[in-house]
Amino acid sequence: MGTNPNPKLVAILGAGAWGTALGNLAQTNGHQVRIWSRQGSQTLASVIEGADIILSAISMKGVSSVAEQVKSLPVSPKSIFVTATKGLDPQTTCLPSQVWQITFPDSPVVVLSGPNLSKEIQKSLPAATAVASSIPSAAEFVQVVFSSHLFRVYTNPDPLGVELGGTLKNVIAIAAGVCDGLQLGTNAKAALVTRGLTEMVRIGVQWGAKMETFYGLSGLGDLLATCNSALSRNYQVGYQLGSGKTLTEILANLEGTAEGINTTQVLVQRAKQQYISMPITEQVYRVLQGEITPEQALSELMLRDMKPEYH
Ligand SMILES: NC(=O)c1ccc[n+]([C@@H]2O[C@H](COP(=O)([O-])OP(=O)(O)OC[C@H]3O[C@@H](n4cnc5c(N)ncnc54)[C@H](O)[C@@H]3O)[C@@H](O)[C@H]2O)c1
Ligand SMILES: O=P(O)(O)OC[C@H](O)CO
Repeated sequence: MGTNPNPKLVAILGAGAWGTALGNLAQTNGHQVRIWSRQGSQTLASVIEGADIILSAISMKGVSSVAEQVKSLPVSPKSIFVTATKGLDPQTTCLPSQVWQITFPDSPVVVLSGPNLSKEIQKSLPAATAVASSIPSAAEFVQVVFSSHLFRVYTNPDPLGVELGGTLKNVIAIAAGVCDGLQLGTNAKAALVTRGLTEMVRIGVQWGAKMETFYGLSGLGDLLATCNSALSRNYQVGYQLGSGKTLTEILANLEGTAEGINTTQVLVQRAKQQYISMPITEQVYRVLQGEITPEQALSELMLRDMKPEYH
């Protein structure tokens, strides 16, 4: 642990790949880090007691129940909640930060999201991320705690856009994996990711996010990382689908969480309800459901009605 004249107490919820990496970043900066996981020996109460930051890196499926557990415990009035989960709640379509904010209406909630493949960060490779909150001083606090010469943290004034960027890109990362699994080449991948970004912007802006946020670290940045790296679990899922495996076979051997599978399902419903065209997302959904093959999805996308690029 480095020497820090102003050490903070950071409680990390979730001892998976991302929670562990974030804990290491804070600890390297000389902060006191306590990590809770449902399998661990430390109680949730003892981990969050007196924490300056309570950071959740729980998979989406566990966020609501963990937030409820935290609510039943004494939480320091100074605690800032940080969410690093990239997903959508299947029941409510809420984003993780909304789950935390609804559960703790009087506490600051900060979103942390960016092109952050945890295995690279664990190897001490350089990376950057964005932190965003409706309370700017809370985002600045988190920026200071996690920033280092290896981890550059930017503040951003659009928490909704930052969170949606990291969440929506998982669907496109699956599509990019399919594209590579089918060996469709670089032109096809570039077209897919660019049109995928258009879909993210389309639904994201309708959701209330700012368009420019999707061209920042948590949107375009995370697309570039996950659509081009075999370290991304979402990409891995797509790649194996494109190589002919079934989703059941893939999930039996997948290490960690691929949030894009659930996100695709929630997104397709929302897009339908709001009359938003999301052709790539829809084809990813149908492939994940086993309704069509990746080859059929490709042909559906290529044979859509002709249209102008910007519409
Ligand atoms: N790994 C990365 O590179 C990375 C980077 C940025 C963001 N994320 C996001 O962070 C989140 C976690 O990813 P990860 O890679 O650490 O996943 P992981 O599968 O390695 O870990 C998930 C953690 O959530 C916990 N969890 C799951 N369900 C739970 C429940 N019902 N109750 C309590 N705990 C529960 C697990 O025990 C585990 O500690 C995901 O939303 C992911 O999209 C991951
Ligand atoms: O492994 P993935 O696909 O969940 O991606 C991890 C992070 O979201 C990368 O920023």
